[in-house]
Parts: sequence; structure tokens; C-alpha cells
Amino acid sequence: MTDVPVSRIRNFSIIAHIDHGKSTLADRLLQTTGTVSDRQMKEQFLDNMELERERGITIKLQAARMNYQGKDGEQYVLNLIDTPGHVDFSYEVSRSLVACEGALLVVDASQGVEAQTLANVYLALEHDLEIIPVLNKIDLPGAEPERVISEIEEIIGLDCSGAILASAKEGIGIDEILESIVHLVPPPQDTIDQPLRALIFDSYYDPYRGVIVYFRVMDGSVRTGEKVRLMVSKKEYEIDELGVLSPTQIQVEQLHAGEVGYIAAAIKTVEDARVGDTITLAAEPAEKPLPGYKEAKPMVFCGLFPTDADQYEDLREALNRLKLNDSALNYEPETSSAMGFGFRCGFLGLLHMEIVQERLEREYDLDLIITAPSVVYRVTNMDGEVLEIDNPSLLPPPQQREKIEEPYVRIEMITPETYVGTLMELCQTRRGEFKDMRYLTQGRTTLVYELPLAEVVTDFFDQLKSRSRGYASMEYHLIGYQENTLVRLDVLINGDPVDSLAMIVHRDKAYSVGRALVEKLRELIPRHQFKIPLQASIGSRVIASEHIPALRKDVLAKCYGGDISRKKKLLQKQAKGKKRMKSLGTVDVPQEAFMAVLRLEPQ
Ligand SMILES: Nc1nc2c(ncn2[C@@H]2O[C@H](COP(=O)(O)OP(=O)(O)OP(=O)(O)O)[C@@H](O)[C@H]2O)c(=O)[nH]1
Repeated sequence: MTDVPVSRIRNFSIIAHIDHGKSTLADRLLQTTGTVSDRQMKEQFLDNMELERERGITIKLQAARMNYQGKDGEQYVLNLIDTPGHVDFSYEVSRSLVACEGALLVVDASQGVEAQTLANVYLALEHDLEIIPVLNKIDLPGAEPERVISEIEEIIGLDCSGAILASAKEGIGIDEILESIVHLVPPPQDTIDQPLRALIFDSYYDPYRGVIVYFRVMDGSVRTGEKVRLMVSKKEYEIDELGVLSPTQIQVEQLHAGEVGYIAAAIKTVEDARVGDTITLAAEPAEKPLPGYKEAKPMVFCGLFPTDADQYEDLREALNRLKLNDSALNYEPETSSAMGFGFRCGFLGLLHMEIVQERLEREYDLDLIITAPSVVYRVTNMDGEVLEIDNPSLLPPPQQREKIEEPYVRIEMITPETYVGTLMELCQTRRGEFKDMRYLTQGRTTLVYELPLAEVVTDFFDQLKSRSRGYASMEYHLIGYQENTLVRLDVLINGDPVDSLAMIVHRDKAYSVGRALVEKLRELIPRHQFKIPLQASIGSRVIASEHIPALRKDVLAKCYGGDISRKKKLLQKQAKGKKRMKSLGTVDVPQEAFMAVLRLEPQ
């Protein structure tokens, strides 16, 4: 199985915007090459995490090896390396692209190029990949391949004369795609004689075998039983199992330059075998690791607190377990005067944050209070000390600070022209700076802004979608830090400051945000037996205040006389609602209140 010459290997990935048909096409390729039988196909192979399937997005990347007999009669090995489709995971995307020589650019012929497609195509072009444009969904009556082709040519500058018209669903164009991979994607370089260097592009934790590492051999070769060294983590392991992904794991004795496979080597956590690290032989190490390794850096932080203090240890255990499989997840204990004991967690982005939160609640059955996301501020104190602050409540007081800088992103949106006005308005209210606007074909426009990441991690994406009725797409990347006049806004409930509600805002927006926030909290916090004052303050200055009036009526008074079952139902409903409350002193505050800042009307 593994004695295939390098000249007949083709490594490729598929670049596509969400829902343009990447998984369907991948399935179709596996089926057409006979890699997976029709029966097995029932379960979608490449998207196999439950959560992933439910949300319809690809989070984890994997690989599949296909044997294909070309029209020239030769046997080829085609390795498809899957890439995650979300901007949070763009570093992983870049590593899996480096493991390939070519990429299929799949664009929905009834839609056109989207922001995420662009971001990934640029990454692929950066790494000199051969790009094969595929217009998918041509079976749809609304398909306009000619228009979409001119869009690709215009925006990306890619020659589309050889673009393939396909329908992954109907099986149209699949043979042509396979032949193009063989003829257009260059074979890997034959560097079998050099010392082993293999690039890790994915890994996951298996409770029985330890971490399973997916890699592409760039130089040299590797055999089962050999001792390998990971050049960044500097750890050494003996290979227990070496194999290929077909797409189920099949053991082999040896893999050489150009091939894609996996190893199991009793590696305890994915942190020890990070994406981007280089595997070499312990006995005959390569001189230098492969270029481009980066440590995943969390960009968004939030606090996680168990509603019930007894679940603190369970939460720690659950985070420990998730970390085994997610080296980008960061956490450390946090003690909040209002919330008690919890953890401050760092994530690659908002989607990563949501995935982790959902898994904690779903798979570990924890009831959590999650505080609003924050970015990492860079604070320079008067004495020249530079601090990275990911928790607004820890911002040093103004008299100690010389300056605060915040992370900025460059955001690219693609939208039908009709929504340009409303999206520009959105960016303006989010302190955005206009950079560029270009008209594409058929009334579509790209819009480029630079704005603070803090303004994006709130509800920017939801706003973009609702303002454009779902038609606009966006992509962003970090461009650096910029100094701004920022202040800490504190919230007091019943006279007590609630550290988990503190936030960092621009001074010009502080009054309107403070006012909107207390109003929102008034709606979200239920009435109690007593009046509850709500205040927003900057330092000792109260800038907005409200109160929640005392409860007058007994909730059960609403029920008819003796109908006990109805009463029970009402009490049960209340008990359920209570689960997601945190008692701050004498006031019960629901989960939604901690996220109130994400639900403020546009300022
Ligand atoms: N009519 C038609 N529908 C298609 C075709 N290819 C895919 N679809 C449908 O488009 C939807 C999205 O397809 P997927 O393959 O899940 O898209 P994807 O790009 O993998 O999406 P993510 O995994 O979320 O990135 C599904 O409902 C598919 O059935 C096609 O050629 N024609």
C-alpha cells in the first residue's frame, strides 16, 4: 500500500465557504474512488463530531487517502486534507494548506465568492498552491456559473478558463475533478533521502491510545517502532502505530516523503504534539524544523462560574479533559468577589468560545454562568510596566496608567449593494475606520474596515447577518494594537459592585453604554421582595442609575383556587428558571444579565 512513487501522489484540500458543498464533494470523491462504500457513506465521513454536524460547520480537520486509477491507466494516491471553515481556526487552515500542493476552490454557482472563500484562497496562494476552480451546484435553477466565474477572475485574479462545472449532489463533474487533480496538482518533491521532517496538521486525544497525530511527511521516511522527536515540544516518543486514513485508520509499516498519515505514540495531551510542530527521528534528527510554527494565541476571554459552588471541582475536571484535545484552550482559576470561584478562559475567537461552553454544558452536564467576552488590552503603567489585561475588573486605576492599547482587526465584508449603507453605519457605530470599497459583478460589493476587536466580539456578526438578511459574509484578521481613550465601566447591583459585569469601553461611548446597560439589567433581573438599585459608574462617578421595583404580588395568586397541578407546574417552571441564576448577595441574577452587554441597542 505504501510503495507508491512520489510522482504519483497528489495532496490537495478543498477551500469553500460554509454551505457551498465542501463535505458533499468530499463524500462524492471518496465514493467515486471506491474509498468508502455507499453504505458507509450514510454517515458523513469527514464531519464526524456530533456538535459539528448539528451546527453544520467543520471544526476539526482530518484527512482521507484515496486510490485512483487515472484515465492514463496509472494508479494514483490522492490525499484529501480537510480544512476547518472558520476564521477562528485560520492557523490550522494554513498548516493543512502547507501540507498540500493544490486546492479545489469550490464556489456555489448560485451564490458567488464569499469573504471566507477569499481569506482561504489568499492563504493558499501565499503557499503557492495550484488552485482548481470548481463551480458547484450547477443543478440548481438559479446557478449562474458565468457570472461567478467572472467574479472569481475579477476578485482573485485567477484564470478560470479551466473551471469545472459540477454538482456534488448529482455527481456531475466528479471525474473531471479527479482528472484535474492528477494533471494540474504537482506531485510532492522527492526528498526521501533527507532526514525525516513531517508536519503535524491535526491531532486529537484518544482515551485508549493517547494522542493521534495527523501529519504529512515533507522529507525522508518513517517506520513503525522508530523513536521520533517533536522539534518544538522537544519530546521523544516511540511509535506504537503508524498508518494512513482511508478515511478509517489502516496500519502500515512505513511512510515516506509526500505521504499523509497518522501515528499513535502514547502522547498524553495534544499540547505535546501541537499543530505546526515538526516530527523528526530521534536517532537522525533534521537540522531545522519546518518553518511557520506558531503558538495558538487566545484572543477572547471570559469567566466561567458554576451556578452551584459544589460544581467547581467538576468544572476543573471538565476543562482538564477538554484541554487534552484542544491545545488552544487556556484557563486559570479566577476568584470573583461577586461570583465566587470559577475560571478565566481564553479562546481563539467567538466560535471557539461557544463550542467549548456548549461542550461543557452538554457533555459534562454543568450549569455555568458565563460572563461577557473580553479582548486582551495592553496597559502601560506610569512606571513603564506593560500588562496584558484580559479581565476588565483587573484594569489598574486611571492614576496608575499611562496608556491603554486595544487589538484592532481588518474586516472584509462581501454584501449585495443594497446593504452597503446599513453595514457602513454598523461599522461607524463600532468605531470602525473605512478603508476600501469595491464593486463586484451583479451588484455585490466588498467593504473593508478597520475596527477594534472588542467591537467585533460583541454581536457584530449577528448584526451583519440580520442587517443584510443573511446575505453578507465577513472575515477578519488581527492587524495590531492601537492606543485609545478607554475607561472601565463598573456596575453596582443593590449598592455592591459586580466585578463580572465590569467592562472596558471608549470614553465617548461610556455614558450611552452605561445607560443602556442598566436599562437592560432592569429588564433581565427579576423582581425581588425589595427594591433593587442599579448603577453604572466610572470610578466613583455614577453615570446612570435605575431600580427594579419590589415585587408586590404572590406569583401563585394568579392561579385559580384549588388547581394544585397548575400550581405545581408554575413552581416547577420557576425552579427551572432558577437553575441559571447566580445569587449575588441577596439578589438572584440570571445568566442573561451577564451577557446583557451583548444585547444592547446600537449605541
Ligand atoms: N443542489 C445542490 N445542493 C448541494 C450540492 N452540493 C451540496 N449541496 C447542498 O448544500 C448544502 C451544504 O453542503 P455541505 O456539503 O454540507 O457544505 P459544506 O461546504 O461542507 O458546509 P460546511 O461543512 O458547513 O462548511 C447541503 O444541504 C447539501 O446537500 C449540489 O451540487 N447541488
